[in-house]
Amino acid sequence: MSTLIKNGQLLTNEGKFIKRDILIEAGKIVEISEGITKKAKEVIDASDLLIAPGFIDLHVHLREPGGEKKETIATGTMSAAKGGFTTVAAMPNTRPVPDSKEQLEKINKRIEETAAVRVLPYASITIREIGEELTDFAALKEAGAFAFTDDGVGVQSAAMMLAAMKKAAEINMAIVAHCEENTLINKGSVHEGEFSKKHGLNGIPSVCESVHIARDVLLSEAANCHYHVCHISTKESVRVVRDAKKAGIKVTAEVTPHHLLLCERDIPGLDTNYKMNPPLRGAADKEALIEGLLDGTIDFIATDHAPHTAEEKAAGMKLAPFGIVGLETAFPLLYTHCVEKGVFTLKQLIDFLTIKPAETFGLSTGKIAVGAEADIVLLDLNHTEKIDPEQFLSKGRNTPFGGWDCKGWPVLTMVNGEIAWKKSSVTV
Ligand SMILES: NC(=O)N[C@@H](CC(=O)O)C(=O)O
Ligand SMILES: [Zn+2]
Ligand SMILES: [Zn+2]
Repeated sequence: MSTLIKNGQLLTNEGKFIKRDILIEAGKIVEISEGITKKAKEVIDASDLLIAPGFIDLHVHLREPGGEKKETIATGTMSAAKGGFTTVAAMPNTRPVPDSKEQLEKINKRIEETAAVRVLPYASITIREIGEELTDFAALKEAGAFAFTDDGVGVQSAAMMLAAMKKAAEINMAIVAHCEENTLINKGSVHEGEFSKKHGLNGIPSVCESVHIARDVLLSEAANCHYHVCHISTKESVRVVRDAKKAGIKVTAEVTPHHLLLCERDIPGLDTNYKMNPPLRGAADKEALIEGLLDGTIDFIATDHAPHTAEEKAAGMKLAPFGIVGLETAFPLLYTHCVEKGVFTLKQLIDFLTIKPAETFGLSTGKIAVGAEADIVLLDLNHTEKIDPEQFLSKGRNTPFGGWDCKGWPVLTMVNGEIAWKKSSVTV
């Protein structure tokens, strides 16, 4: 099977557009040059489209097994493909939890049978994610675990976290942490700040997150383990990670599009599409996250795609589950509201979604180069369209970004040389 992408725009390291053709054979990029004349089975006209490496999202909730009303591996990965993502890492807060070789193997089988893009499955740190007993890391690594995390809850015991980090370090695997100190959650549903006060809601204070990160960077120093912070959200957390990096500790961090784009002041009222964990913080936190991303304290962007049903989200601010979907809106939102507004460059945005996560976790994908896997997205940077949750391929409709005008919509997504999704108007 061979594919020729004709007349696309490639972005150079200097951020310039250059017109190129790309020839793909047997899933790999074999030639990148101007005016390739070789015949190919499939020809894709990429005139006026940006050719970027397929995006990598190392934090998504696909919900299968156990949460199929919210999402499945099939719908979640179709949603990923439509959003331009060619690799996603699936969080283990499913029912059952992938906390044994057997459970992980079942998930791998479902991925093989139904996934539209590459899926890297996380295994849990503790059995059933209840923080009482470590899983068998070596067996889970052998069964294909990408890394270990109890995302959805924080690991409460420092002793448990230290033991996990020591074990992970022994087998050269990362601990990926949802940072939340249960004794500080305060039964909150939003950030403890202006919005919680105004609406008389319990708030989750910033220190609920930052205290865990501070504890964990010291534990990871002691264990010499790669420690990765999920969905970092506060200015204090950014400072702790910055200082830890300066001290030479192997810590990395991700930030979500919604924490870069919104703060508590943007919550219009008691709308559960603005309820997620960690919550939207203060304006100064949002600024610190942008600064942290720009100075390298924060390594990359991940969506924390967290679909829930409309019924669940209708339960009101106090009772509705935390989480919003993100795969189909991440790039258009960040392109329109960060790149076009000069917060960061297009090159930086693409790096935050491709080579940065790849390098952080040693993946071979995330770049366009001869010999590399043909994981590619074609993007239309000119056409403006409103975000319409009813058009999502995800089962989730829970987004605060419905109705936002965006440019930068994916047009075609290719995984390993095969088209995973394309806009219906594109002919091949
Ligand atoms: N982020 C969320 O608000 N929710 C996530 C859990 C998590 O990422 O901690 C979920 O699984 O719904
Ligand atoms: Zn989490
Ligand atoms: Zn999550």
